[in-house]
Amino acid sequence: MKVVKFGGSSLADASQIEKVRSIIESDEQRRVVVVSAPGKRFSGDTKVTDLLIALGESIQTGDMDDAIYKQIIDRFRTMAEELNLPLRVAEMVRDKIDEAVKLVEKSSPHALDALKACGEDGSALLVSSYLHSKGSAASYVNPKEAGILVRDQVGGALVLEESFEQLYALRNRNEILVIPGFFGFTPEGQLVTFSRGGSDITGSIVAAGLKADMYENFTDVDSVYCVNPMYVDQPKQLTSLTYREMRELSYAGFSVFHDEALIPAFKEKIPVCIKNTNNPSAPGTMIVADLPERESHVVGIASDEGFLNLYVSKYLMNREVGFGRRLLQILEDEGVSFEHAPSGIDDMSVVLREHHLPPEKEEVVVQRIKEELQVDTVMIERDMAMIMIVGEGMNQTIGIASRAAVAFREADVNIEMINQGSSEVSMMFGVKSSNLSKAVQSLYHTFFE
Ligand SMILES: Nc1ncnc2c1ncn2[C@@H]1O[C@H](COP(=O)(O)OP(=O)(O)O)[C@@H](O)[C@H]1O
Ligand SMILES: N[C@@H](CC(=O)OP(=O)(O)O)C(=O)O
Repeated sequence: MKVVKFGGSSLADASQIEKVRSIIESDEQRRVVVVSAPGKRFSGDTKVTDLLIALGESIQTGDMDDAIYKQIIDRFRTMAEELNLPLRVAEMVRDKIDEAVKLVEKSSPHALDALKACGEDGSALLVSSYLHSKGSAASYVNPKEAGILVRDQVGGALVLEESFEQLYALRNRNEILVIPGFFGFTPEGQLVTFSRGGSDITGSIVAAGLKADMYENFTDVDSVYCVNPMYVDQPKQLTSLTYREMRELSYAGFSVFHDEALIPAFKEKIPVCIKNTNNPSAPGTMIVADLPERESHVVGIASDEGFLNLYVSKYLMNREVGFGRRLLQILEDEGVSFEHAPSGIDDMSVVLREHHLPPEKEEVVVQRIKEELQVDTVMIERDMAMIMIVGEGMNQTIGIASRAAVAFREADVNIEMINQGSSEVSMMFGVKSSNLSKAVQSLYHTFFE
């Protein structure tokens, strides 16, 4: 049995949903389907999830944006009409949106999550009704009914272990099950969404719970490429990757698959295949537990912008027991999470996502570091980008860092920071955002051309 997840680009309009139907019906193993909210139909378009968030925020500021509300309702209505579905399907989607809007108006806790979830919920209603209208036995299954239980963390749910046993019971249902992705329920019945892009996580949880033979993740590219196609035209396609490699690459910027989505599939050793809805006969990329040794030791170069470096120096820092802990404690007290913390003898850098340290928090953090840690320097560098090179064989290969360093030199890019990942399958470089594109291109040239 296969669990199949379709991303927003695969559900953007009625013609995409027709492709989804054909993919599901072409393989009788594809029995459980997880869907995202309708995504972008063209570049410059807005994803339904983003529209729902904007709608929710407008209600919270006391002035509901009617134009956005209409845009959302129209998108679902148009799709339902073009798929020739009975009128009640679009009405059902609208009723659920209206219900969530009321919750936001009443400022109920988790109301924004309930509204965000309407995108996936609407897609699942459309897809299940469409399959049904074309003669397939198919049903909509709400995550509550499926047993997707999560820990309460608004906009960042974490799956609870007991979900997996409950999900297994779905194996007994002899029809195609369509489950909305992106959200689950707390044991008390509260709807909570995963982080953005979280339908990938739902797919993996469902695949693990059902002990599926494969988790297929359908998107809009033929495979995972060794570098984000935004930086390199037609980069090399990856036919296979290990879970560890894909997790590192996703975490560091391969937005094609959510970095948290690998763990459930990995625990059950379920192979994950990334495939293209617009070209389903392409083999895609397989993600598996182990692979025989490969010729190339670097398999991918991931990158992301929007970081800052919090740099702290203090003479004889290395002699001060607990310095690092106290620095990180200040961040923890202020609710700021960090990504990396490379350190030297007398200095330490903490790399953060810029949005985790807005200016008002920055002031408090810097002040506390000065006063409580009595440092010589505390400095914040913004507009940083991180580049990660990844590959299982890297730790036994001499010369990877030196080849990378040459690539940076050839691109005339200064390396602001280097960190060898503790997992030893990755190496991270910090550069100024303005240098990101040329640095990635030079690394691609060095390792893949
Ligand atoms: N290394 C990569 N390989 C393939 N796609 C990538 C990579 N890095 C970023 N992407 C982007 O990820 C996109 C697919 O992910 P996403 O937009 O989340 O799709 P979906 O709508 O299916 O959820 C691709 O269109 C591509 O632009
Ligand atoms: N719709 C949600 C969840 C998701 O997974 O979407 P997509 O599959 O389009 O990345 C989001 O935009 O965050």
